[in-house]
Amino acid sequence: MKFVDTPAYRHDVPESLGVLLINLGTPDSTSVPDVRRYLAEFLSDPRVVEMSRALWLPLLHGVILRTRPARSARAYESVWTEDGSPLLAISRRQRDGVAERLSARLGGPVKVALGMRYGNPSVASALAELRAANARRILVFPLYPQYSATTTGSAFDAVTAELRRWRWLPELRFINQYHDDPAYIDALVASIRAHWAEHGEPERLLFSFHGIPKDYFDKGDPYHCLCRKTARLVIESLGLAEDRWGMSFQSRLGSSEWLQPYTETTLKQWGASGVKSVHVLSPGFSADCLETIEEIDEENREYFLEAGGEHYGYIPCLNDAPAHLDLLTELILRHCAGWPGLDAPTEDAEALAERQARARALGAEH
Ligand SMILES: C=CC1=C(C)c2cc3[nH]c(cc4nc(cc5[nH]c(cc1n2)c(C)c5CCC(=O)O)C(CCC(=O)O)=C4C)c(C)c3C=C
Ligand SMILES: [Fe+2]
Ligand SMILES: [Fe+2]
Repeated sequence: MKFVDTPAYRHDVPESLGVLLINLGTPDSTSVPDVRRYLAEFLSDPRVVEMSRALWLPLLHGVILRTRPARSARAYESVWTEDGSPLLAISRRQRDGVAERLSARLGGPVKVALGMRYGNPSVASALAELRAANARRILVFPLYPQYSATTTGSAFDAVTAELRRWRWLPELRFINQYHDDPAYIDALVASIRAHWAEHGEPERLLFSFHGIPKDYFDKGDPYHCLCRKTARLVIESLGLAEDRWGMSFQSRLGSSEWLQPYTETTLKQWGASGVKSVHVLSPGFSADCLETIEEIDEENREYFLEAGGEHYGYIPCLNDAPAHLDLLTELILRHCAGWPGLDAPTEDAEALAERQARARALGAEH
């Protein structure tokens, strides 16, 4: 094992609090080789594709990486912006907004770094930034509200894989999920209400979450239940009747069964059965990306309209909206509570009581 030893933590400069924001990642550009490199890293992750390596790797390198990159590259081209990948551009703004808020709230120095699970900036490079800032306590925050082994679990793997190379480890905390946090639910409800204020209330509201293979759920991945709870809490808070909403899963890959119902099927059925207006949101994504812009805002819009629907609205992710940055900052402060050496960034008793009362009111405490 080759250890990363220098520069090690220093005693002669103040220690800072390190926050590592992790999201999924995106290709460096829309070129086919860059997309292939990204997909190769993504699809080689045993948390993402659990199939035996002996079966999967020949299929991946022999078939999938010869065909899919060109198709994905075309899709990425359709969403690419002046600032590059939407996911990366938004994530950078989230990092900067959270850093600004934390600096204002904390007494001591704080460093917020962004690491992508696949592609760049890597988790290893983000950890190196934190180490250079003398962050001896690090809070790892995967920006996935609903835990899944395929995303949150894999982000954990990326952190621990890099830390295996460090001699002097930081003190670590890890945010596991925030699918039922009152601040998250309230932010989603506010974003829906804001959309309705501008575009009117649709007949139906659809929550579209990224899917996972059904098999992973059967083996114990809690993701499906956490998605349901998010949707239920938002609906209860909106006071929407049962026949006015649905929940579905998008982005299926391959031929095996994934979590159902599929977003595509649901929207086609709704359109065909006479539902005229729909709003769709993807609350499992903390930032808009290929899967929301191209798949939900474009592809699925077509499906619904072609099936007979008349009005289709996409409610954007929380992205870098101030309410979202406030919520991420609150979650970070709460998870750092009690860390010595910092001006304790904990909630006061009043804020804690208020949050617990809100959680009870939402029915989110179990
Ligand atoms: C093959 C299995 C996949 C699983 C399981 C999976 C789970 C999963 N993914 C996200 C979030 C995102 N996925 C994104 C893109 C994307 N996802 C897969 C495959 C699986 N995802 C692929 C191959 C791709 C690449 C694009 C493509 O070729 O279709 C993205 C967007 C990245 C971007 O650059 O914009 C996100 C975000 C979640 C939340 C999740 C399980 C809960
Ligand atoms: Fe995905
Ligand atoms: Fe997709």
